[in-house]
Amino acid sequence: MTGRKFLIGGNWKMNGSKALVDTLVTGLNNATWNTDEIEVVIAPPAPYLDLVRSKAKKEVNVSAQNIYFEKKGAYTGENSSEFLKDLGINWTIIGHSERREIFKESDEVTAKKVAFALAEGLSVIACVGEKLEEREANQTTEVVFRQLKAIAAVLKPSEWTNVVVAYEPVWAIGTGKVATPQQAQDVHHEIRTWLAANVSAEVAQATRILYGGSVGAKNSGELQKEVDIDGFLIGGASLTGDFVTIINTRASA
Ligand SMILES: O=C(CO)COP(=O)(O)O
Repeated sequence: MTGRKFLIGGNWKMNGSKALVDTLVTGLNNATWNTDEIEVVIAPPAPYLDLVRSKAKKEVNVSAQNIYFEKKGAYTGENSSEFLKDLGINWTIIGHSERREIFKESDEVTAKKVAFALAEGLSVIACVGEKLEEREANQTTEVVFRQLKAIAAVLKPSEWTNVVVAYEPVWAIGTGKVATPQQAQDVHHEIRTWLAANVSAEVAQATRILYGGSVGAKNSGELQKEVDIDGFLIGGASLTGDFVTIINTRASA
């Protein structure tokens, strides 16, 4: 037993509709799991956050997919921690590879957002992960450590309590190419070792490290057996009945 509560996260990305909210939330509301052992967090698109929060039972945590590092003002198109708190939402994803790649968010901007979200009282799923060419050049840990270092540089050790790290190798996202349990475990172990050396042994032991990248009902059972895999961040499969199947697979493990 690791003592870390398994976290199953669903990142809907830019997908959804009122009808899909109804289907997915109804599915989750009808599912049951032991909240001492499993934490469920879903991240719908910002315009649906309020609807999801109002429909979902309290055992379902709701998360934003991103926020800005200012509370309000002339930042057209951005989302604020204040909006989230107003809606009763206390999680956000930060630094997803799609933010880093498509929207050119640097390690420093990502770190600033993580620190801001924590200061605002939100819990954060902070994403890290290497691209295919970086893995092929044996730079996986170098890249992941660089991303972690930027975050650790702006956090007090005590703030890690509200941080969950998601390791999402970019080559496995949306590609159907899932990392093998061993590949994922190896990087998760490296991340935990890095946290022990650079933050503290306590933080390394307590911090949950999620795997993300083509997780589905067919592979979650094998991945969850790995000792350093403390949950999943699920994209495509979180938009289907697979998400509840993954929760059930964990609940019956
Ligand atoms: O990016 C992801 C979750 O944040 C993973 O997406 P897929 O599960 O669709 O590969």
